[in-house]
This record gives sequence, C-alpha cells and structure tokens, in this order.
Amino acid sequence: MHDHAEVIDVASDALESSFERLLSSIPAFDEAASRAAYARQAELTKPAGALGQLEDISARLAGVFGEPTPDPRGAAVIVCVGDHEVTREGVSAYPSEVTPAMVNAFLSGHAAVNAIARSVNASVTILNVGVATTLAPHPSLVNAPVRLGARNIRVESAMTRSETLRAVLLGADVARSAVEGGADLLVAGEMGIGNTTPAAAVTARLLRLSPEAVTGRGTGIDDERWTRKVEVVEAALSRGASSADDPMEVLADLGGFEIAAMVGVMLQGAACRKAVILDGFVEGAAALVAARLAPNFQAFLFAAGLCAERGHRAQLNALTLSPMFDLGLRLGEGTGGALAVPLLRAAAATLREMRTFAEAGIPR
Ligand SMILES: O=C(O)c1ccc[n+]([C@@H]2O[C@H](COP(=O)([O-])O)[C@@H](O)[C@H]2O)c1
Ligand SMILES: Cc1cc2nc[nH]c2cc1C
Repeated sequence: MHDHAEVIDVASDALESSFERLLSSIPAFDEAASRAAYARQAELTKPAGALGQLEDISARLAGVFGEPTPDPRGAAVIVCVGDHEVTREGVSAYPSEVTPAMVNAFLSGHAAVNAIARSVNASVTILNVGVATTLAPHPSLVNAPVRLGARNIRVESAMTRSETLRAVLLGADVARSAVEGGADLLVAGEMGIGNTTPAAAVTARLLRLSPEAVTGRGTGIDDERWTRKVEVVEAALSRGASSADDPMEVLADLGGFEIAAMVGVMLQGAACRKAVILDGFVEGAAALVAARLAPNFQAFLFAAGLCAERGHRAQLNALTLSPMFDLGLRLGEGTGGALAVPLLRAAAATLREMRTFAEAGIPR
C-alpha cells in the first residue's frame, strides 16, 4: 500500500489536477476485442445464443480488458466507510455506532462480505474516509478519514469540494493498490448507517426523479420513518445548492465520504482497464456520478444483482445495465458485487476454454 494519508495534506490545486488526470486516463472500450468475442461465441459448441447473458458479459469483458479471450482472476472488494450527520434526523433503523462496530466485524473477518468474499476467493479491504470513531490499525484497513462524518444534508452541503476530491482520490489510490496486488475484478462496497438517505438525494437530483421514487427502507425503517426520510431528502434537494448538470457538485452537496471514495474506486478501476462491479443502491449513486464525470467509464461497469432498495432499478436503467440476479439483497458491504465475481470469471472461461464446432468436429 502507498502512504494514503499523503493525499489528505496536498493543496487544492494539486487535488484538482490529480482528479483531472484520473478522469482523462480512462481508456475507450475496445470494440474490436468485443466484436471478436461475440464472433467466437457464435462458433462455440452450443445452440446460438444459448449462454444467454453470459455471452454478452464475456464480450463486454473482452472490450474492457482489450483482448478477445480475457482471463480475469484476482478479485478485490473495497468497502468504503463513513458516518452521516443526517442520522440525527431519524432516517435509519440503526444508530451510527453500528458503523465502527461493523468495521471491526469486517476486520475480524466475520461479516457477510467476508464470508461471501472468501467463498469466491476475493480479498476485502476497508477504506475509512469518514468514520467519527477512532479505529485501531489493521493490515486490511486504510484509515484516512477526511472528516469525521458527512454534514447533515437536510441543512447544509455534505462535503466541501476539496473534501470530496480527497475522498475520491483516496478511493482511487486504494483501487490502484488492489490492481497492483493482482485484482482484475473490482467491487466497490460500502457501510455507513444513514447512507441510503444521501444515496437517494444524489439519485433524485441526477436522474431528476422525485424523492418518493428513490427513497427506500434502507436498514428496514417503518412507515413513519420513511415519511420523515422522504421529507429530509426533499429538504436536501430544495436547498438548491447543486446543479444536476455538475456531478461533482451533486456529490459534494448531497453525498458522503464513502460515496465519494467509491466514485474514485470505480474511476480508477476503469482507468486500469479492469472490470468494475456494482453492488447495491448506495454504490449505484456513486456509479451515476462516475458515469456523468467520464463518458468512457460506463462500459467498464457490470451490475451484480438487483437490490431490493427502491430506486435501484432506475439507477440501472439510467446506466443501461441489466442485473445478473435478483436475490432480494439489501445489505451493501459489496456482498452482491462479490457474488457476481464467479459469474464474470465463468463468462470469460467460456470464451477461453470452450471449443468451436470446427475444432470439436461437431456438425451443425
Ligand atoms: O446498497 C444497498 O442497496 C443498501 C440497501 C439498504 C441498506 N444498505 C446498508 O445499510 C446502511 C444504510 O441504511 P440506512 O437505513 O442506515 O440508510 C448502510 O450501511 C448500507 O450498507 C445498503
Ligand atoms: C448490522 C448492520 C450491518 C450492515 N452492513 C451494511 N450495512 C449494515 C447495517 C447494519 C445495521
């Protein structure tokens, strides 16, 4: 790992230029490799189209990696964590203290994401960009809080531009380390009590949807809290501080530190020509921001499952992505993203390991 804390101390203009470099470093999707993969799928020993979505996934992977028969192996889940002062408004079913407690659970290896990531041979790294409690050092923890919690979006902007840039660049830095460590498949995950509220606000603004259309039950709130949560999202949007046409402004105004860090993870993954796997609704908000920031980004993004949180379908539609499964997950942490890892590996394996009709001598 690099010295991540370094990012925090550099001046604003240096942050701006690092960010510009990140955006401009995202390559174009390799259409020729993708076409070659589709052509190979058409020759493989199966009825035409019989591998369904796996065929499209394999061709998309070819375009991402820039080779007709890609071999994605290493997988890394980067769980970005942060607190939210908007929890004071009673928008979650759980208290903020759960966030640092869950970080300790991630570090001890016993949370859902650890169990699922282990089962698919993916690493788990925790990036703390905004938890308000001191966290003990751990080899799997990158501890670089930009601020101790995102501000209460009902009344003020969550982050300043320079705080937002720092969080994005920290995410990018950790993603670069993961790629240097061998990751071909990057899952952006998150944990942060209260964060489905900023995710709803970001989604509503960017997609120009009503708060009701994108505000869900998060950790499982009742009707009364849901009505309050919609009011909070409405109030955050009516402060009028951000323009839907400026994704960084929307992120700073309505988002949070872990959402910003996921934007960085995703952009850097694409910049390294790696597949970026989208987990749930909170990641979806980050992906909308990343897609608006860099036109080339979207082609590097794969949707894992459809998440049960209201508004996730609208995010996927806006990103023109089809979910690979629908298991009713609404956890976050990168759990759904990790579950997609074997599907991506399997899709690529069909291209590499199956024979064509001609090679196998099978008539058609
Ligand atoms: O990403 C999702 O789809 C998702 C849906 C519902 C809940 N979550 C997780 O639950 C927490 C946010 O829920 P809430 O109710 O506190 O806003 C946060 O830690 C997320 O990881 C995540
Ligand atoms: C226990 C718990 C674990 C989580 N993991 C992601 N979000 C979460 C929210 C809660 C409440």
